[in-house]
Amino acid sequence: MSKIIYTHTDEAPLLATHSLLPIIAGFASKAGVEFETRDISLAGRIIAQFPERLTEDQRLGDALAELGDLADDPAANIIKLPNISASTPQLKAAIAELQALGYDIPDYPDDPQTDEEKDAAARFDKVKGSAVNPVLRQGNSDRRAPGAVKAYAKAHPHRMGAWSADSKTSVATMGHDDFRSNEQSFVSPADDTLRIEHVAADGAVTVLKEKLPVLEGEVIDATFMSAKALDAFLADAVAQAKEQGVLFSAHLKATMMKVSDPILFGHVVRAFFAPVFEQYGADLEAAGLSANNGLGGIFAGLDQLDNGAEIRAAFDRALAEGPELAMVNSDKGITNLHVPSDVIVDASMPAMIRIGGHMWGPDGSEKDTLAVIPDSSYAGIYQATIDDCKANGALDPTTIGSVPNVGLMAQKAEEYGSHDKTFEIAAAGTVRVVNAAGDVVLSHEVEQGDIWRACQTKDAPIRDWVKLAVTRARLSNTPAVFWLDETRAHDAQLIAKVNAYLPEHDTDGLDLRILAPAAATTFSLERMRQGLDTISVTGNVLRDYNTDLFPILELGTSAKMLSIVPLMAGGGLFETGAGGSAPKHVQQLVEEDYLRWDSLGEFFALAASFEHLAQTTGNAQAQVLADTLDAATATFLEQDRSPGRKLGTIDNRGSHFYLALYWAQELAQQTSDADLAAAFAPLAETLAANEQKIVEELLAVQGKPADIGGYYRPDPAKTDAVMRPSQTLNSAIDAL
Ligand SMILES: NC(=O)C1=CN([C@@H]2O[C@H](COP(=O)(O)OP(=O)(O)OC[C@H]3O[C@@H](n4cnc5c(N)ncnc54)[C@H](OP(=O)(O)O)[C@@H]3O)[C@@H](O)[C@H]2O)C=CC1
Ligand SMILES: O=C(O)CCC(=O)C(=O)O
Ligand SMILES: [Mg+2]
Repeated sequence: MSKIIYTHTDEAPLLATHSLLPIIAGFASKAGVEFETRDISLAGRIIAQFPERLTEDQRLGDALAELGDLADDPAANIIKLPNISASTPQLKAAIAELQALGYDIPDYPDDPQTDEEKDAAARFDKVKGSAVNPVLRQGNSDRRAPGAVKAYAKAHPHRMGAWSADSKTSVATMGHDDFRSNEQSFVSPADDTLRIEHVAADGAVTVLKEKLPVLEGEVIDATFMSAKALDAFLADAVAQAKEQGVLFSAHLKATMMKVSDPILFGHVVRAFFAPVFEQYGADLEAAGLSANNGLGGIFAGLDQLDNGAEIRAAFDRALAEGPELAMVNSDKGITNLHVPSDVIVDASMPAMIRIGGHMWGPDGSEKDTLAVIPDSSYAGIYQATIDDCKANGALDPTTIGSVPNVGLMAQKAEEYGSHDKTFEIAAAGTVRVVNAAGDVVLSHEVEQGDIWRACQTKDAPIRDWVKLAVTRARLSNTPAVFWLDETRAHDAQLIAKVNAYLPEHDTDGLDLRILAPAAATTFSLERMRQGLDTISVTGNVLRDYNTDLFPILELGTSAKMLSIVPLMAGGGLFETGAGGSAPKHVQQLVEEDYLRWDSLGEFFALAASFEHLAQTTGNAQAQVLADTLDAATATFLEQDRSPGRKLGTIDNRGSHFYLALYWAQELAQQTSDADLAAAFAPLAETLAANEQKIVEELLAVQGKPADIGGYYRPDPAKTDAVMRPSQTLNSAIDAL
């Protein structure tokens, strides 16, 4: 039996799994391919941290650790759906839900003091933020829009907002005293063990990190953001938004940058409500209400304070007097500053650009915005896109080319691996990185409150990334641009390595260039407007940003991307789409039994996974599954069977039925494997004969609330019932 691991995650992808997995597992079983699932949901990961407090029945093994080990095994074949990268408010909500279900999980300690609290905090830290992807992603990333998806988008363009030349939307970024400008970088000449320490003004040395093992050729960076400069910048930005009459919005990545960005988010909240924090900051702190967790948590906790009503009035006054704040949900009064994970830069900036440079104001209408992205390392790509749209109008999805991405990601490369080396500085002094021989290799003068961090990028992943870029450029016959800035310390090191490793490959006839990010954006957009494709070859953060930015402009969503991680050990990790877990979709399902999640990303990942299985295990029937699934997906797109957005049209469940129908028909028709053809002929007939009945059964449930028994830990039986409402379809699939 060949084996594929399918992940149980959260929110919309988890709901979709309840409908899709029985179908695909049924199909695969006929080809000797077995699906196993692993629970890496936020709730599952919390449960796995506290076995000693739970009953035998409640306990779950650490599936994430297990998959992390598997990723280093050449036999790995993992399909990874998007999962929640939890901010602190989300983590607390998940804990509360589990406690209500009878799980004896401790409360999240905001300010751990006792040994028990410190132990709980350490366990929760393993679950917080982007805790899954860095463990599984033991390879670099290859993300692109498959040809059929691009063709579909050209034939059925998604809605794009108009751009006007006098749009007042712009990006505000620091450009000095920030992570980009303070960066220092060095390449370790040998295997070594580094130490990070803080030296106070009086010479007292505090070790921040005792042991940081590094390998020969590894790039080590250190940098910091000045808290003082950040606060001055934010005060200016608030004033600027007010003066220009535009919305104020902040765009961070508090999920993946789980240590630094909640701190930055807290600075933004305090800057926007400066008078409130001046007057009541001490009261809020004493009550444990931290700006880092957003306005939502503060408002909810004000009840406990004697002067809570007075503080709330001060917040309301500041909201009325300041610039208008961009909204996440204006009907419910949820602002951009309510929850640090509500506005995530990779998705939020493209969504804003896609609708013509607008966000939603407090009155629910679209307005221009000042998009605040404090650090200037990557903010320039968004300003360059805005400039391009102002000069040339909105991009036209019916004609534009594509920007696929090859991203450096393996072994926690760059900023996304910096969490255990990020520190909010306690006192003025020097932070220095010292090697085993005692030499200071990197050093910064810092002040209290500055955010200092170090990043590591190992040599083997860089080499693999260069190879992947050349391979992709060759296979796609497309120019590739390395988005690297020679004036940035880290990028200068990478440029040297790219120039050293490119000659290891046959690059004859390929168009390979190196451009700084803003220039690369403009270059790629110019080509895009001419209908030409350009591969972006980037570091880890731009991988994340570009694989939402360009797909959202080209396809309306990054959910339709093919997203492959060739694991460096030889296995395959197949991610489904490049977007998130779409919390809005769950709300809609619960309110009106309609799930608009589009599983195209899952379909593409699945085909790639079968193909990989065929190549690595010699299971020829798995290749037939891959080829027929690709053909079925093409028909699915031609016939426009993706979920609609409104009641009365087929949703996610209906789209799975059509995939099953087309796939069964392809399998029944193909001639390369007679056994498979015979096995699927009856199913193809049954599904085709019952199309109308099945669609009616699926549509009949829409329009009333659905009970899935929980948000973070939905009840599996209830969710199955909701996600598999057609008895006719179920019996056909279960008969396989
Ligand atoms: N790989 C991973 O595990 C990732 C996880 N995340 C996590 O996901 C959560 C939410 O992230 P967020 O940045 O808000 O982004 P999402 O991508 O979840 O949501 C943004 C919007 O994208 C559209 N969308 C996304 N996926 C689909 C799909 N399959 N079908 C149809 N539409 C889709 C929806 O737009 P519309 O309203 O137009 O339908 C959705 O409301 C966070 O917890 C985040 O950490 C985020 C990115 C990747
Ligand atoms: O891991 C996460 O939190 C998000 C991942 C993501 O956005 C991406 O890889 O594109
Ligand atoms: Mg992303």
